[in-house]
Amino acid sequence: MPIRIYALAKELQVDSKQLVDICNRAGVTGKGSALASLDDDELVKVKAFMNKDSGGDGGGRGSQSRSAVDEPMRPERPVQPAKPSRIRTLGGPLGNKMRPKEDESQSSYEEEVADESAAVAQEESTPVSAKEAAQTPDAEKGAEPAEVVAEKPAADAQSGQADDQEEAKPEEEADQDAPVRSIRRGDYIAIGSQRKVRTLGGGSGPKREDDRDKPKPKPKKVTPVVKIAKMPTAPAPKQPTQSKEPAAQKPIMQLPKEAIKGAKKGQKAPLEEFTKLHEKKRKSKDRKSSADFEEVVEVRDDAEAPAKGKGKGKGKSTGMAGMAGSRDARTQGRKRSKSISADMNEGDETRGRRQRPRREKSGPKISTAAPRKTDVALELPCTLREFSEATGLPAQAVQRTLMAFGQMVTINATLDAETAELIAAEHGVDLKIKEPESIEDTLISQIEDQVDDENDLAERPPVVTFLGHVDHGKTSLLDKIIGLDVVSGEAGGITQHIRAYIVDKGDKKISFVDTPGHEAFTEMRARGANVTDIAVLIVAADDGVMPQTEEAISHAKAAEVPIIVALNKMDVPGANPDRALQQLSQHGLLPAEWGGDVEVVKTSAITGEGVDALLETILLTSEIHEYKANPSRDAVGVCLEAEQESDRGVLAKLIVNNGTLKVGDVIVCGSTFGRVKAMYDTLDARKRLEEAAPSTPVNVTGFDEAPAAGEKFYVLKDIADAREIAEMRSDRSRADKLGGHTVKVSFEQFQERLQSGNLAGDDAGIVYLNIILRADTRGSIEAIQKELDKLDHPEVKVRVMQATVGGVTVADVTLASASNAVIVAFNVIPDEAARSLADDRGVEIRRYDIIYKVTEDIKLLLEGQLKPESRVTELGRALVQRTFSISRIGTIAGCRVLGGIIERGCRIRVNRDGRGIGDYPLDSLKREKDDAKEVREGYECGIKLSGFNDIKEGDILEAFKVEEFARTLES
Ligand SMILES: Nc1nc2c(ncn2[C@@H]2O[C@H](COP(=O)(O)OP(=O)(O)OP(=O)(O)O)[C@@H](O)[C@H]2O)c(=O)[nH]1
Repeated sequence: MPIRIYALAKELQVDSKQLVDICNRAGVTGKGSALASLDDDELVKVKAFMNKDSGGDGGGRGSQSRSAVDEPMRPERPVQPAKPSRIRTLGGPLGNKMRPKEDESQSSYEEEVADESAAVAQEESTPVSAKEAAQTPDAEKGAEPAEVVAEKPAADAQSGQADDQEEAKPEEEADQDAPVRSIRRGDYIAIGSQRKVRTLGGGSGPKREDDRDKPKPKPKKVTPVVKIAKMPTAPAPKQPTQSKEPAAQKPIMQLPKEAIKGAKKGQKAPLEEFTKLHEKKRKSKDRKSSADFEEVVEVRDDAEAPAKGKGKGKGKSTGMAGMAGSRDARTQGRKRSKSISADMNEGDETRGRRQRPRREKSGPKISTAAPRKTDVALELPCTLREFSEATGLPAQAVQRTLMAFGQMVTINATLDAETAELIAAEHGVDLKIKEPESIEDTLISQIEDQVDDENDLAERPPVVTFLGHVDHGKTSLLDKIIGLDVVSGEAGGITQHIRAYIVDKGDKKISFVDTPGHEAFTEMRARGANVTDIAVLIVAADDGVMPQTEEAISHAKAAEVPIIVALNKMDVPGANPDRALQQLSQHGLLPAEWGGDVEVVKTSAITGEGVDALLETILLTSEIHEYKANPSRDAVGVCLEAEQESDRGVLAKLIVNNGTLKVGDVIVCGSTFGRVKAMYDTLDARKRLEEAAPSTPVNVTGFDEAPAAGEKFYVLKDIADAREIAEMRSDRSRADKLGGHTVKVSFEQFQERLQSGNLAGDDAGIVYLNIILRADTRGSIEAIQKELDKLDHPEVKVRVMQATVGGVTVADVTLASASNAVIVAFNVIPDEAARSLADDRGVEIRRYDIIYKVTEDIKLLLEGQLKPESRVTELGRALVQRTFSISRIGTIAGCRVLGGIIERGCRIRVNRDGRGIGDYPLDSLKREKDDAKEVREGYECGIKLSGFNDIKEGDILEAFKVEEFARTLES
């Protein structure tokens, strides 16, 4: 009975792709995919090859995996009479020589094992076999075979093919090789004692020799002991601030002694005088900025000055005065500190100032505030105090900066983004403004980050999307699968652009999403909603691969989902499947029957031929990929489409990605929200459902407004949260619209991000520059691709996601937007819709008319040398409605401005039938008979080009100007 390769692979526990490879090597050809079947003869052949392969004929990849499963035992060897003692010794536990001693450390035991291994390696190259070990009488020794056998596959897996080959050799050969192959320690160490293996496995033979030379160094074990021992003897912790107390404080400590002396001599301390003096000073300073705080200290110093002036006798003559001054100054300073601290919450700073007044005063302004940061992320709005704390800038410094800009602000004043950035720039702080964490961030990211327990996961139906060229039979084929009655039932119902159904196939289900085109398919990806698991590419056998088929291939490939080809219309007399297969392979889809990995099913939507085979292939592909979901969690999914119905309100077609959606659930979807009022089957518009499991499409009522197609939906606990998130998103999208658009991906931005390391590479660290190439002819595409192939960079690669003939379309822009790609338009122009979408989405359409310029730009980009020397600014477009030929003047084009503006002095690109035919300077621009400086959208004008008279009606004239940018100095 025939068996599928993937099923056999499962049975043999090898990878399907590996088995495909084995089949080819076994001479069973034409098995390019895991879905291919093997008949009995082929199965025998493959198995025989595998047995032979793993039996020691040199081994291959197949044998590697197989040996790990089926042949854990290495060839058994008879026990050599002279060697058992060695083996017993290595086995360890019961050997006389290796009987464990209590005073031996683990490492010394391991070293000995290693030494023994090395010693035995001189005499014997063959590892201990299960049989050998089993012959030992001791019960404990009986554990050895298990250890050795268990160790082998792991060792094999690591050592790879070479080891396989080596170990698969017959004994004699192995014996011959004995002197050059040492016994691996892993062969003698039980699998449970991995730690030992790792300890010993650090080096090769010679290294072990070295280890043996050094008997018991154990330096590492000593180190921590020393560290621990030192701790108690460490000097008693001393507050650095205390040790740096300024000299002024010393008298405080000595005060009692001097004071007592002075008092004994009958001196009176003029404390009141000093108190008054400082009170006066303090009041006047209170009105000044805190920078003047130092004066408090000065006053204190001044108070001490007279005493100092009198030399040594400071304490003797005016000791009490000096002391009183110091005390007063300190008291005032402390009070002042407290008040500033209360105002500014800058405790550290004020403390620092008080303690080191002279350094502050004499040297350059050194801030003693919290450590200054150069890279700060700050959430706005924030107060000046919060700004100061976040950046480490003293609040006074911030205030001074603002003062310089004419703003007097208090510490509790709120800073806006602009002001914060201004201050940060002034102080050399790189400020990043963080958006405050919203309820959306908290709730939605919590849902997004939720990881399902493996035990909760259950198989789910695959979601399949049909893609292909117009009229190749997508709708008909889906109709055939579902049943015509459904389609006819739908005709009288809701007009649906996206159809989504879940159908039964035996005991399995398949979910189909029929999008109006690949553009809608990619649109969902662009919104981060990947609903499709498998793409079915419909290609009419009579037409073969057409332009939209090419696009569909690019879109499916970009989505990185498995592709199945349905070669449809096989019933049509002109069907030429071979030609279609040939074309498909040219586009990178090599059919399985030609040795590739793409399943091609021949179908007819009219006769029903191949429909079952197609469903079976879908299910098998799904089985291989094991699509799973957790039906017991709250639902998340995507809105496929929505519309307003007169009787039911908003009806949204949703597809559940994960979890189960139930009636009564609170949902938020984009900027809309609601509670699921009712759910309806998509096949039967009036059939109510209570819940929708993973992969199920369902029509839902209960939204306040129609959500946009492609928006993700989430189930929340609280309707108030849902409302808040929806409103927040709505406000944001409004602000985005008003705020204009920024280019998402452009060559220059790519280069910038590349240089700043902001682009994530693949596993190998390679970053890709995605390009969508549109050109006037197939020849141009080939020439450009040939040139691009020559560009070789170790870390950055150019990936041409799509290369097709024709103007830039909306689908290209959608694909570019979803895949962060730049569109290269060679001698073609974008249509109006594409142009406007590109503006909306921030997609760069880079236009060229010279091949070498395309490759030169990309080359410079890869080398990080692309410089914007000149930039093309698009001004407007005009349609040529009529032409007038005037002798001695030339051709005048009577035009209507379709968009933007045509202005004097610009250049004009002439496009005919979607292709550029050249660009020329504008010679004259007239409104009626007068010269015009500019002509705006909707107006008519006369245009005369310099050096070009072959203008024709229907031509599109694009006005643009080239702005030159000065090169930087280093260029
Ligand atoms: N003979 C024959 N005709 C078919 C087959 N499949 C589709 N057709 C016909 O081809 C035409 C187009 O089929 P559709 O199913 O509308 O093709 P489509 O790809 O869905 O087209 P769009 O939705 O416009 O993209 C219809 O007249 C179908 O009857 C087939 O297998 N054999």
